[in-house]
Amino acid sequence: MTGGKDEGKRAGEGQDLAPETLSPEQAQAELATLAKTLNAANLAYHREDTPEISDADYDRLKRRNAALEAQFPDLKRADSPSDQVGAAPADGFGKVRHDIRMLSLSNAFEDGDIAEFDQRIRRYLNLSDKDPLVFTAEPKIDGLSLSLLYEDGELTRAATRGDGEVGENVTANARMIEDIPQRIAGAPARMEVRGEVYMSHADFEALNTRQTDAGARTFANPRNAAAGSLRQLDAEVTRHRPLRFFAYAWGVLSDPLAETQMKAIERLASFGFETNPLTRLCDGPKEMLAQYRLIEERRATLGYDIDGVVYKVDDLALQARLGFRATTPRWAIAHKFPAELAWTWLEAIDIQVGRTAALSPVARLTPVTVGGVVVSNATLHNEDYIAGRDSRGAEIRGGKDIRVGDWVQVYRAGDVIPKIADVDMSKRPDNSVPYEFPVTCPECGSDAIREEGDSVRRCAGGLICPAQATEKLKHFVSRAAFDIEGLGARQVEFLYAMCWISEPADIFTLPGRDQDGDRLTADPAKRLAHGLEDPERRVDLLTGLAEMLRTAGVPVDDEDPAHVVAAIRHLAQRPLAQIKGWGEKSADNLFAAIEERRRIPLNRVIFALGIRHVGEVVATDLARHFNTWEALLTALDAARPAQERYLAVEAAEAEERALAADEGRRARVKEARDKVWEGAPTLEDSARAAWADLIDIDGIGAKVAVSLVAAFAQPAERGSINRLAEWLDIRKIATPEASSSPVAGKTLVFTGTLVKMTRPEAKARAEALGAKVSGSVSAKTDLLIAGPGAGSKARKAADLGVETIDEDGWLNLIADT
Ligand SMILES: NC(=O)c1ccc[n+]([C@@H]2O[C@H](COP(=O)([O-])OP(=O)(O)OC[C@H]3O[C@@H](n4cnc5c(N)ncnc54)[C@H](O)[C@@H]3O)[C@@H](O)[C@H]2O)c1
Ligand SMILES: [Zn+2]
Repeated sequence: MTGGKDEGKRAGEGQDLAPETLSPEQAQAELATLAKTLNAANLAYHREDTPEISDADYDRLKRRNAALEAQFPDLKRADSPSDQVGAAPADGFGKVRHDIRMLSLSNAFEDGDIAEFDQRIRRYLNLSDKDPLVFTAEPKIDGLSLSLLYEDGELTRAATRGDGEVGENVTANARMIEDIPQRIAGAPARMEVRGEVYMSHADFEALNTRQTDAGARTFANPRNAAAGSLRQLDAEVTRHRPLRFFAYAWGVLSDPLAETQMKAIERLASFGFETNPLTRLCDGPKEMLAQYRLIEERRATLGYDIDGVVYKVDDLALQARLGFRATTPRWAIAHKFPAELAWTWLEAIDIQVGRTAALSPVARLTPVTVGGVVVSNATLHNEDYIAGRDSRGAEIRGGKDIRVGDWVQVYRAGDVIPKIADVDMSKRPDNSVPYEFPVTCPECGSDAIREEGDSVRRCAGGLICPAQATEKLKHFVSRAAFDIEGLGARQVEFLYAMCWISEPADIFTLPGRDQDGDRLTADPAKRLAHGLEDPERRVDLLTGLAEMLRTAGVPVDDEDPAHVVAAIRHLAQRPLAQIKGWGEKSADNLFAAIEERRRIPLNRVIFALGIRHVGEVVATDLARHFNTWEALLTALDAARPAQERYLAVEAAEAEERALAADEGRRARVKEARDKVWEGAPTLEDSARAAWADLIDIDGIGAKVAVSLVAAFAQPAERGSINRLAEWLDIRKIATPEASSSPVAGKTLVFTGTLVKMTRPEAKARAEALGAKVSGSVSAKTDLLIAGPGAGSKARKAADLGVETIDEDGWLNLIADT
């Protein structure tokens, strides 16, 4: 960590000395150090969204600070961390002064603290132990708080907490969040709703993958990702970050919402806000702790991070009497979960190869329990991360590198893949050596190349790399791509091992499909050949294939390549229905499911190809722009010379930057670059135009275009794409403007079970007709399509007066379009 951390540690370790044994001079010095450390941590956490110390360390130091201040009230500093909430707004944002301050919460860490909280309140209110005192208990969402001002039902302003007094104006950004209603009915004329913006685990992982692919910074945890995504100067960035919002509090109100906390929350829900379903009323500490246990149990499966449980006095009249301390309300407390940290040995670093050919290092750990879950793996991101640097080249973990044999601190946030938070250098073995990141692919032996400006190293093996090929195939059949029922990751691995499929087109020629369909798509011997050159690789390859065969019920001797190859060949001659684990019925179903997907919208095809930087959104943008497969191919081919030119200029410019110091060489490079642009052969106007057209598409820039053109230009890949296209009937997706459907421009929500089409299909259909499909019902919802088993969403829609129809009604509605 940074210097701040080390000072923090020293200050923290001063805990050995009880406050009352310190001299005032010692206390003063420690308070100064604590103020410095905590203020720096606050800035890093709240302003930069990149914490430099763990939350547990932060909380510990803050408690230490409070303990010293209690012992030496005279020494309390003017800039005491105890009096501060968050951090002042960052430059660049407009500032918003909160009419009612946005505060922090005091913390409880032990069960006993809860009874004490109850007692404290009773004393303050002069209540006896017999008087009823009801609390709400709800999850403490680990995101960042947001204030939303509604005037006459219109969202007019959104602001972050900032330092509690002045926050950042993020109105444009908040408008991009689906959970936040733009307009509400039946609310007080002036109403400030407060709550938490957060990111789900799934969205967080997907975002980090996208960031890694794009060579951009990744986020340490969902909270930082949410904060970093909301606090964007360009709201367009926020639009592409899937943020969510729970409402749980309020500020300014022209009329009260209700008489109790719980009823007020219900009112917020009735306006169309998401409120947390785990909110309960508790009759005293015993029930509060029971709810704490329950929420703690649910924690791992919620799909988003929570870091504790918040208890609030339910009666709002009592809340008003209790009021506030400097930075916290007296009527609420946050009961924090124990830190999800643990120390263990790092036994090995394995490299996994993914669809985009990235080599991802994974730490294999001596299993250890972290926050109730046994952890044996942790992600290591890339070679810089292992070396102690982040994606911008700045030091992380104080520049400590990670080595095999290290004693490491594992950090886990909810469900999210664990990370290495720290390395104990004192336990590092004397003979330890820095980890050497492989420069060849461990799966296929090809060179692993790290390109200028890329944080990851990628296998250059392309389709000969079994890891890349299977990952590409898995992506191809995934939900948002071809979504073939009965063909998941496991089946793909098996079919690949059988050499039945090595590229997407093979899926349409599986043996047993037709009378004559016993085609063997790839010769196992050929696949082995590459690996066989390398004796070490060969063993791995054979073991892998033999393992697959054993799963299929065919025992083989993995010492003997000829035997493995022969066994695969033999098995592959049989139709799928005769292979163990498939059977007539499931093979038939699979074939039917495959057949059904031959007719497919263009955006899915583009997405399914698994091209770097081309996710669902980009694929849809492309499909809308080009309309047909043929138009897309023509455009990409036409743009190819311009793309090559663009890359050449980029390379020359990079070199120029690298040589910035050396005048003479720079001039030569500049000359070379000018030649690239001006020298013969000149670019055809058509190429220039095609390239310009491509990078002008909303949401597509040069980076996406480079990768897209390259994917279609590379002969092997293009061959594979063409073979696939032969099998498909690729459909246009309707442009929303052109759609005359009654659902065009409407916001729809699907709930319950659909019988006649799957949810993803219904969604695609609706979107093709120009509708927007949302996951939750709010005041913005125009139409709810509710199948059997519809629950809270249907009730909410009824409350809000949202029109609701069933699946048949939906099919009728879209029948003519
Ligand atoms: N690692 C670091 O360097 C660092 C630095 C500063 C702060 N922190 C972390 O942040 C915490 C302090 O930050 P804080 O001032 O935001 O306090 P807090 O997170 O402990 O509690 C207050 C916040 O809880 C949130 N909250 C979530 N669910 C809520 C609910 N249901 N009801 C009410 N509020 C809810 C609100 O945003 C509120 O502002 C520390 O405990 C620490 O873990 C860490
Ligand atoms: Zn490879």
